[in-house]
Amino acid sequence: MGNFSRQMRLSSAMMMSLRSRWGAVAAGNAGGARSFTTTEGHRPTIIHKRSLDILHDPWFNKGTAFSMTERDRLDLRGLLPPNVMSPEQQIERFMADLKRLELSARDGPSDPYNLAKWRILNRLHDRNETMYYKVLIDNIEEYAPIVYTPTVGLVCQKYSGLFRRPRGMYFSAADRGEMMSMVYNWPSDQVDMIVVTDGSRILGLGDLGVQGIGIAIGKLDLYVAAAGINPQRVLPVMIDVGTNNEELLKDPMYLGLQEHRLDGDEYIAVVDEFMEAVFTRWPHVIVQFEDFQSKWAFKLLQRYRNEYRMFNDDVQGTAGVALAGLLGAVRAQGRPMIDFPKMKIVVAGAGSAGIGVLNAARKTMARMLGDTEVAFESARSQFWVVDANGLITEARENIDPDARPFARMVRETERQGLTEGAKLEEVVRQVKPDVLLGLSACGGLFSKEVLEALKGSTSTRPAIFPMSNPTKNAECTPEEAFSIVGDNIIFASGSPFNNVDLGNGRVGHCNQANNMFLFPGIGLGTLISGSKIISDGMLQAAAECLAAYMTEEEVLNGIIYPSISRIRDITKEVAAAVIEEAIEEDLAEGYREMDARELQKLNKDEIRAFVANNMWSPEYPKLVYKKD
Ligand SMILES: NC(=O)c1ccc[n+]([C@@H]2O[C@H](COP(=O)([O-])OP(=O)(O)OC[C@H]3O[C@@H](n4cnc5c(N)ncnc54)[C@H](O)[C@@H]3O)[C@@H](O)[C@H]2O)c1
Ligand SMILES: O=C(O)C[C@H](O)C(=O)O
Ligand SMILES: [Mg+2]
Repeated sequence: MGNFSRQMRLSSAMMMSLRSRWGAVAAGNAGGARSFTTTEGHRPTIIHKRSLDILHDPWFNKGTAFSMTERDRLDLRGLLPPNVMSPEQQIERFMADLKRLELSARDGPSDPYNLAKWRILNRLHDRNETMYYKVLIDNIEEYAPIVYTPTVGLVCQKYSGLFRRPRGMYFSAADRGEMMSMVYNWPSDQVDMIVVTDGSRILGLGDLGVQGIGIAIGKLDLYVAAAGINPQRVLPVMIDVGTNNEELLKDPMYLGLQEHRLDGDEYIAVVDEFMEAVFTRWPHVIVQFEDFQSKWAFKLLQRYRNEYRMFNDDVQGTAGVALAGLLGAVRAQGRPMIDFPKMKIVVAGAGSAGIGVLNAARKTMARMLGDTEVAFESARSQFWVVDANGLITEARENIDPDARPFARMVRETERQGLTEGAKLEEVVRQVKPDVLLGLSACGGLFSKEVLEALKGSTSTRPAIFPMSNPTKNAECTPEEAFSIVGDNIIFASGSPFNNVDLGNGRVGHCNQANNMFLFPGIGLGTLISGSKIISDGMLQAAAECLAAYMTEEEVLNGIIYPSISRIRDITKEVAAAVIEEAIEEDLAEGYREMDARELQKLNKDEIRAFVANNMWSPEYPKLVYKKD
């Protein structure tokens, strides 16, 4: 990481006239180590409940791990089997049960089998949060694909049947005028993170209406597991404004409003009311918008981003993750960073995710080229965008305004032997791109023909990023990419795939290019910097941090993203980078005992320690009863 980090920062300073944040922060600190807030989990927790109410409360429940003295203190004696177990024994017993499923599955992982795992984990989540998160954190590689992408997609599709105990809050179109009081029905006085969806575009599965709550729950699981956000302070939210999914409208089991989606001003009024309500009750909360159809994703982002602590994960988180991957692809070719603006990039998909990536990549190229209007204009020519109607050119009728800046000029397109609406395969054949990136939600789009065409790439190591989710929506599999295009490619997909055996002990590395590597750190960094908004600079700092995280050796081996087993560590780094940038931009107002002035005095290592000390870990606190 050292060399690249330096190279990146130096080149950033030269080419992008980026902030001098490391220097400024370090200079502000003259002292040595500092002590920060008390580590989460070590202070006793005062509760106002006793007896069965505690066992039924997943936030406090420890099940068989309640000690005898605690059982006496909290009137639990006789309500539990007498054998007191250690947290380790509890996990062992639970895992044995979970693994038994695996042993009895003959045909390897399948959808129903993953769904069964989700059910078992969800039941644990319902009865003991601490234990649930310990299982998740300690086995993140194995169970992130269950509680998060891809299985969470299946869970959302089947949510009406799977629903048992409610989790999170639902604000519906029928609640207009009531939200400001409804928000007080949530039991927690402190909420740090909200993930909200309107269910209109869940992964690549379309409009799933109220069932989309599953994605908000899954994202918040990662906030707890990766960023150490306290699970008592997260809130999944569904804004149910109806659905345009005809099947759900007819389904007698459907749990949401069975009417067509609100649109226009009425829709905005509902979201406005929700935002006002949650920020009134929890002024310091951060709201992550998730899986809104592109039509609203950009509009809502523009509407709220300068007023509230919010961001759109699909637009901004994905952009940063893709940007880190694109920079990784330049490095993996053994080329200097300064070559990024020379990359030819074909993007399939011009929705919220695709446009977000295009804007971020173009801006970064422009900065590297001197940050002038001319540079910004010329960077545009590095991108070819193909949507459901083919190549987007200026000849496109009713062009989407968000895609317009990336429409190719007609004359220039003709010179390349391409026309408006040209098929992806043709575009790849003529352009010979360095990168083929998919955010189309169209499974198999990178067909044999498209991948064959990519063999003509002028790059020494073409990069293939089928980023759509869940697995069946991936534009291609790693097997297809490595077998057709060749061993010397860089591969990164949105959902997890196994590495490919290339024979003779060689491995075709399958990276996961998923916004999970950024959103937890963006949220945590924003929370504990106390920044009022989430600026472009903070997002850029997060992306650069991810790009710089991999070592030179890893990158040359085709490993451009960390493995998910390192997600807690990368999240810590990302959060620290976000905080430094917030300080640099004078946005940081501090958190708890650490006020803005104290924060400004911290050096880089102290900021990391500050982050680590504010991360929740799944350990049982001592419970002490106090009468209300
Ligand atoms: N890996 C990640 O971190 C990540 C992040 C965000 C979104 N995604 C995935 O990206 C996908 C798209 O998300 P979105 O919000 O942009 O969706 P969207 O519905 O807003 O956009 C989809 C785009 O794909 C285009 N498209 C459809 N069929 C196509 C085809 N045959 N050829 C080329 N383009 C085609 C559409 O015209 C549209 O422009 C989803 O599958 C989502 O799960 C992945
Ligand atoms: O949810 C994910 O896995 C990534 C992304 O937010 C998506 O919408 O696909
Ligand atoms: Mg999403």
